[in-house]
Amino acid sequence: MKLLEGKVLIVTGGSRGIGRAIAVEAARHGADVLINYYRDNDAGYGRKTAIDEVVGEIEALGRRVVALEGNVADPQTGLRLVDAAVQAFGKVDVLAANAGICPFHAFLDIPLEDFRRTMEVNLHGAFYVTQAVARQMKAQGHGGAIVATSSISALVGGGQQAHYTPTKAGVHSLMQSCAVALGPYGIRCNSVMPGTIATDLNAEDLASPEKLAYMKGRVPLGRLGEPVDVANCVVFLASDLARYVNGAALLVDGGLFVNLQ
Ligand SMILES: NC(=O)C1=CN([C@@H]2O[C@H](COP(=O)(O)OP(=O)(O)OC[C@H]3O[C@@H](n4cnc5c(N)ncnc54)[C@H](OP(=O)(O)O)[C@@H]3O)[C@@H](O)[C@H]2O)C=CC1
Ligand SMILES: C[C@H](O)[C@@H]1OC(=O)[C@H](O)[C@@H]1O
Repeated sequence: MKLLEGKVLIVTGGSRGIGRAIAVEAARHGADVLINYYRDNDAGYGRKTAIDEVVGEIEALGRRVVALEGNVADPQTGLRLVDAAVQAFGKVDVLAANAGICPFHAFLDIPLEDFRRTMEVNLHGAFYVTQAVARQMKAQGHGGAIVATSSISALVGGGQQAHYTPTKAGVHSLMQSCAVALGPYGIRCNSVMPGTIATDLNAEDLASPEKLAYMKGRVPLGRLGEPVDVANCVVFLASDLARYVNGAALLVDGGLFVNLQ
């Protein structure tokens, strides 16, 4: 069953990791997709970049796709994403506010610049893009769905993440308030809270076999998450199957959060 047939989805941070999986799974479920990314890497002469690859994958699924570079921490980026989606596809039905960074640092050593940048990309960026898309959805007059990528880190701490976990709690709170503010327009706002998902974001942190084994051991299902595990839940929350779900936060963590002992 295709859950997003005829829908138009914007995803931020869609060139890699969880955002990429959201873009591909949404397309598999029938959506046309506008993908935001920031600084894609040049893979070298004759080789495709990450954004080229995901665009190709979506085209192969028979869906329309547009890629737009932009820093979500810039308030103009949200406006540009909406304009581009409307120009290409005529409307916006779904936003996956996903872009995020997590430069690991011990609390006592966090450089001020990394603290500011993490706040600006993860929290301010989610705010700007959500507001721009919500204005467009309200003007369209037929509702919509916004799903933000929060984290299990909204609920628990991390010794190397004191500049990061507050942004994820903020994104969770942003979706709760938006659910209240936008519900009257038929715009549902929810978040997913991934546990530890193997992506570039934590590749360095999990490079040590001991840390990797420890993190896997903390998960009752016995493995780290894959980006598609999160993307499937975003598709569900964006779809009409979740038409009465508003202001919710869905843990996607293999049971990590509830595992005290
Ligand atoms: N991996 C995990 O275990 C977890 C991740 N999360 C959250 O999931 C989200 C995605 O993370 P993940 O897929 O792991 O990370 P990745 O590093 O794999 O991907 C991050 C994506 O965000 C984009 N991006 C980075 N900075 C910006 C910016 N300023 N503006 C626009 N796009 C930007 C990147 O673009 P480019 O490639 O061009 O740099 C890339 O597409 C984040 O919000 C993260 O906090 C939550 C819980 C767990
Ligand atoms: C990047 C981390 O491994 C990841 O990010 C999160 O939000 C999770 O809580 C993990 O700590």
